Amino acid sequence: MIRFDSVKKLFRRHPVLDGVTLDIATGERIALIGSNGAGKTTLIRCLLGEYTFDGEVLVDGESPRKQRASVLGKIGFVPQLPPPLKMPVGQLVTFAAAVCNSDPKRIETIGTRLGLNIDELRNRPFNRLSGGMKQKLLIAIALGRDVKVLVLDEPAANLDPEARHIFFSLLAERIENTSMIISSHRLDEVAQLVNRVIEMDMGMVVLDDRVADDSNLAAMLNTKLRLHRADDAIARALSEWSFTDVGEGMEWHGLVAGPDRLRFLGMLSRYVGLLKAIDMVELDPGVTLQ
Ligand SMILES: Nc1ncnc2c1ncn2[C@@H]1O[C@H](COP(=O)(O)OP(=O)(O)OP(=O)(O)O)[C@@H](O)[C@H]1O
Repeated sequence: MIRFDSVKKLFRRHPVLDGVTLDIATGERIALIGSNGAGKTTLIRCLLGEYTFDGEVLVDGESPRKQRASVLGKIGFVPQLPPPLKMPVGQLVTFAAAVCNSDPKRIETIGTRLGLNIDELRNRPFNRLSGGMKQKLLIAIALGRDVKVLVLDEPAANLDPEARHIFFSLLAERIENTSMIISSHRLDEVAQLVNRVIEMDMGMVVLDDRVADDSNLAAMLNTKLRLHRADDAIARALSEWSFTDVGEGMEWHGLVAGPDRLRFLGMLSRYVGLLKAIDMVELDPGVTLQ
């Protein structure tokens, strides 16, 4: 589906991509990880045809430089930094749908699922939205059409846990017939979304591993915590995860999205001395708690 063959990119004579060769098949979900400056965004920009480079990139047999419109028609892209657009939200949705040959309603439906009130935002300039709202809208635009490749650059960084769960479910709906490249600094943010991990360092691929992917992206974990004592800081953190206090600040219940379990445990590790018991049980598909 996607082929990078000996891709080299120099900036001011300095190699930023130093001979990257990769084949990515349909159905593969890649975590593209690496420290700041490793070359992840540059690789993505080459895939999108934004840069010239040495070597070859092909998407479904087509070159992003020579057949740019056709290649971009196959790729849904959520950038790391939202573009500084002043266009009102309603106009942006209509414009994006027209460019991508999609239906604005489809984009709006996904935006609504992610928690955006599109009608309320319709006349608001895009650059006046909060970081999370911008990200939700960019995700809705990328997912609001049929694509063969999804490229997501730190896509869930600004989303609250509820929106993250919906985002994971939206990805789960696309799993069969899409290749995904999800770029992140942190493997624990994306580990459970993917079945292959590619790590870059100094413009080179330094690790390329298949990983088990039996975790269901749409799974939910019924989670119960008991604490030694009530504490304001952990109470605030758990409230951000929409947990309910069922025992005077010492017992908390809530739901954690399956792919977010490491992130949740990472948050809990800050309060490890307060924890008396943790119980996390994956709900059977289709089961919802009242
Ligand atoms: N337009 C540019 N002009 C000059 N140098 C650039 C340009 N874009 C990126 N670089 C340099 O290329 C290197 C790789 O940058 P890139 O943005 O691809 O890394 P990254 O892995 O995406 O990092 P991050 O995780 O910080 O986003 C860095 O040293 C960066 O300074």
